[in-house]
Amino acid sequence: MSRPLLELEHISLAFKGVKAISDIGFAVADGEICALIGPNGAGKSSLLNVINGVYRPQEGLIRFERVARRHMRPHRAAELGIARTFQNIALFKGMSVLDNVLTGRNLKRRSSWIEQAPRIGRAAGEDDRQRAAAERVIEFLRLQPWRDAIVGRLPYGLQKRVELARALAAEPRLLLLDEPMAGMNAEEKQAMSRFIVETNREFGTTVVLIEHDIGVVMGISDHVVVLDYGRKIGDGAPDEVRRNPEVIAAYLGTRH
Ligand SMILES: Nc1ncnc2c1ncn2[C@@H]1O[C@H](COP(=O)(O)OP(=O)(O)OP(=O)(O)O)[C@@H](O)[C@H]1O
Repeated sequence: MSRPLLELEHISLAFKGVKAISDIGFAVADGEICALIGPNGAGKSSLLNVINGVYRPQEGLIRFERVARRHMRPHRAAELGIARTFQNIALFKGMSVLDNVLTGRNLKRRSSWIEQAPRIGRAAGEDDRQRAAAERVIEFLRLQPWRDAIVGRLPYGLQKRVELARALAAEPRLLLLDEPMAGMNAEEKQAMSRFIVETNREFGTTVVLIEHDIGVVMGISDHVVVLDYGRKIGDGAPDEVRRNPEVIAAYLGTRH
């Protein structure tokens, strides 16, 4: 494996005594696409929430760019280059596509809030730079026809793409995608898969994604981690994981 960007070591998380994640560890190499799969309630979303600081694990360490931490606040994770999309789209539905993508640039603003408020000095030029960066992301994800459309009025598949655009606008090192293809038809899934792969290739963005469609997972991932009841039961290349008897049993339900 090339240099790891993210390493999880012995992560355990419980909610009021109920274990959601039990002693999970794995490494995500810099530049790879890693899929997190497993049956409903396996702990996948909780693990993403541990990585970007929404949940504080009771045990374990998260090593990002070789710095080990028990926990960091979500804002700090974002500053370090960890961006996230959500299972239930979390966009400003009454705002345009462009304005939503611009919110992803917030951490990239260099002028102070004092300069931004009356739009003086550096802030005016800064606005132009932020807008140009947002426009580049919109173009990259082929969202130009909808740049001024109100997000809440767009079809679901396009809203998912706007959410990806907002995350990319932050120029993340690590992109966490929670079911980016949920609820999509085959054509939309194919388009989203292509955008994820293009992002990874073009910008070298490391991706950790949760996905239920095994065909998609096997097609785009370099590495697959399988969770079941909060435990890790598989970890390796897609082909290797596909042959793992414990994974097969979990998916075919022979143990459930
Ligand atoms: N905030 C919370 N409070 C209490 N229990 C929670 C909380 N979040 C998750 N859980 C529990 O932790 C376990 C793991 O849930 P999680 O959502 O991480 O699973 P998942 O693999 O993402 O499932 P799905 O595929 O259905 O989204 C479940 O038993 C869930 O009920």
